[in-house]
Amino acid sequence: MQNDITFFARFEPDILAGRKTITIRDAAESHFQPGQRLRTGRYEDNGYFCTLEVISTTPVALNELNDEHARQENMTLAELRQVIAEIYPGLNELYVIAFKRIS
Ligand SMILES: CC(=O)Nc1ccn([C@@H]2O[C@H](CO)[C@@H](O)[C@H]2O)c(=O)n1
Repeated sequence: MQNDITFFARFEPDILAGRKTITIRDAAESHFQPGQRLRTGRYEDNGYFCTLEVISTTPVALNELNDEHARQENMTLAELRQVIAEIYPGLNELYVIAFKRIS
């Protein structure tokens, strides 16, 4: 079965352990609705690794990212800004998807 969302494999351990509880995406992935259950896989091999339930999807501008977002990503704010600059270069309009792991 197809996954609904994928993460880079390096984040799998943090998601499974509940250390990473948000992801920050572009408009193409801003359609997730609260309560929606997402089959979640690895970007690299599409392997399923858990099911997440969406808590909220909230627009955020790049310059509004703060230490609370970083904490929810299990990173420092500098690390988070670096990761986003690599994945979404030049993009200012982002979306915070908060989730909990349900299986
Ligand atoms: C195809 C594609 O865009 N995949 C992505 C995009 C983002 N992310 C992670 O979300 C957070 C904020 O961006 C960081 O932890 C990112 O590494 C991810 O794992 N996989």
